[in-house]
Order: sequence, then structure tokens, then C-alpha cells
Amino acid sequence: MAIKQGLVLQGLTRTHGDGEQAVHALRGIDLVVQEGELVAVMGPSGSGKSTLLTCAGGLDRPTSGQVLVDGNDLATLSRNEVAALRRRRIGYVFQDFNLIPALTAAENVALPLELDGTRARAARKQALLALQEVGIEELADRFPDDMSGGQRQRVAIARAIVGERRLLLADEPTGALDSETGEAVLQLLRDRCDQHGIAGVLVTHDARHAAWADRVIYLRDGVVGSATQSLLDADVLLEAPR
Ligand SMILES: Nc1ncnc2c1ncn2[C@@H]1O[C@H](COP(=O)(O)OP(=O)(O)OP(=O)(O)O)[C@@H](O)[C@H]1O
Repeated sequence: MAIKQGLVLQGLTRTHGDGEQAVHALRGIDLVVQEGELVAVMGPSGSGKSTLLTCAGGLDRPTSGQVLVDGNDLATLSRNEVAALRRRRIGYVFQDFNLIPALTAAENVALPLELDGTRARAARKQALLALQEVGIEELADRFPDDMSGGQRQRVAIARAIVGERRLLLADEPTGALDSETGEAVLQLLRDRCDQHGIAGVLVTHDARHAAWADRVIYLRDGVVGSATQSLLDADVLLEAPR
């Protein structure tokens, strides 16, 4: 059986500004993340990691190159179609959770479904399932301010996996968590890829966290470097745990 490709980036470039002010955040990235695969992206600050995620998730448009999510070429879709794909197929997890404080855990998780037209009752049912999968169903009616950091990140992961998501993009998801809670969050991401065949991309500065991935790519100045080169990269070494 052919392996299906969750995310394909081909010749991806992203330049901010032009002329002498131009910043080449990505300079030709080729990357395939198969279904069920978790790929970690490491690299020094400013190397383009977040830009790679925002382009992959349709939050930013590349300057050139192709982004395919679950077989859909984003460049061929209208703005509305990209927005719909984002709501249905792509989940994001950020360092600072990005939960809406005025909504309960279940309401936060149900939100992308409701925005996509799912009726409130059905959306809540799916939200409860997602909360159950991340082990905090009992917190469904609690507000984010009454939760610990680890609990909030679980809510954020539930929101990122609710419904029929095929691509999970996590930008430093453990950055605000203690190491034990961080490991638990990574375990959840790993399980999600293993058990549900979701393609995952994990941006991290921490080599221990990258070890949860099937493979690690190192970005430097907007290009993918070889592992050997990157091990010689002082920034990576300094940021790796001893
Ligand atoms: N909107 C923007 N306008 C101009 N330059 C930008 C913009 N967004 C990012 N950049 C630049 O693009 C480059 C890549 O930034 P990016 O945030 O992707 O790096 P990063 O590897 O995620 O960094 P960090 O680890 O610090 O989060 C940097 O030089 C950054 O200053």
C-alpha cells in the first residue's frame, strides 16, 4: 500500500520585504511528512522554524514553492477554501496555548467545529471526546484561568485534534511547561500520530523533546542543513540539554 503524504513542502521560499530590506526567512525547503509521522524541526533563533509552520498551515503565503496538505495544493485554493481546510484538517498548538479566556475548555475545543458550521450540540459531543482523549474530560466546564499550564496545553491539544484533523503543527508546545508536564504533552502528540495517522511537525529548541520525533530536521538561515553540519552549529549545541 502506498504511504500517504500528510504534508508536502516543495521548493518553499518566504521572503519578507524587498530590495535591500528583504529577509529570506525560507530559502527552498523540501520536506515530506507522511501520515503517522512526527518530524521535529530544530535550529537557531531566526532560522525560519515558525515561518515554516505558518506556511505549512496556510496562515502565511509562501513567496514561491508548493504546500500540499492532505493532497490539497494550497495555492490552488481560494482564501475561503484555505480557511476551511485550516478549520477542518489542520490543528495548531502554540507555546502560549491561545485559549479564549471567556470560554470553557469544552467551548474552546468546540469552537473550530462551530465556526465550520457544526451544530453546537454535535460540536460539544466531539469536544468532549477530544478532551477525553487528552485525559481531562472532567475539566470540560472549567475556564482556562482556573487550570494549570499543563491542563491548558491539553485543552489546546484537544482543540488541535478535534474532528477530522490530518496535520498537527506544534510550535514550542512545551515552552511554558515544566519538564514532566512537557513530556506528557509530547507523549500525547506522539500517540496522536501513531494511533490516528496524523502527520505532525514539532518545532522545538530541546533535543530531548526532538527525540520523540521519527526524525529531526535542522534549519539554518532558511535552509535544511545536514545533521552533521548542525551538530557543529554552536547554537544547537548550546541549546541542547546536557
Ligand atoms: N513578518 C515578518 N516581517 C519581517 N521579517 C520577518 C517576519 N516574520 C519573520 N521574519 C524574519 O524571518 C526570519 C525567520 O523568522 P522565524 O520566526 O521563522 O524564525 P524562528 O526560527 O522561528 O525563530 P525563533 O526560534 O526565535 O522563534 C527572521 O529573520 C525573522 O526576523
